[in-house]
Amino acid sequence: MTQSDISLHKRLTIALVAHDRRKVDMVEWATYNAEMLSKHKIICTGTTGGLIKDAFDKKGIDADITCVNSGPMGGDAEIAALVAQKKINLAVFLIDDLNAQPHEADIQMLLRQCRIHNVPIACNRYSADLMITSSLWDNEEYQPKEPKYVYFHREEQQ
Ligand SMILES: O=C(CO)COP(=O)(O)O
Repeated sequence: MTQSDISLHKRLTIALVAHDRRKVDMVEWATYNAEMLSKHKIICTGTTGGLIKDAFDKKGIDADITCVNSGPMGGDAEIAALVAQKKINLAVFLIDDLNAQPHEADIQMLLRQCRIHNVPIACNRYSADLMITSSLWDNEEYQPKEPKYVYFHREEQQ
């Protein structure tokens, strides 16, 4: 079975973001999943989106890709705002964990908003593959549980 055999019925809005030294991985991942991604709405930070568009053009794949600003210029913040507005279903964020970024605050904002708003976020390709092929997207009975921010009282568990 190939990735393109696993097609979701639900149309998702997927955010794709990668730091410079993770862009090779992102373009490879997106190209591998190009047919599947072309069925969804894609939102990218500027440079990541431009590279994915070029890769899809080379494969003759037409996809709905919107680019916001480049990450250091506010792109992560724009995507975080879309997450807070419940406009993103899934995010793939390939972070350069080996080098400091000038916009670390915005990176943390995007990660935090995904956690708060219960948006699945994959930070490596394996997670991205698992998330994008999950049958839960099309399961009408499945209701994601929102995160609870409460104290754990041991005595109540007995
Ligand atoms: O910096 C980024 C994510 O934090 C990515 O931005 P670009 O896709 O514009 O390089």
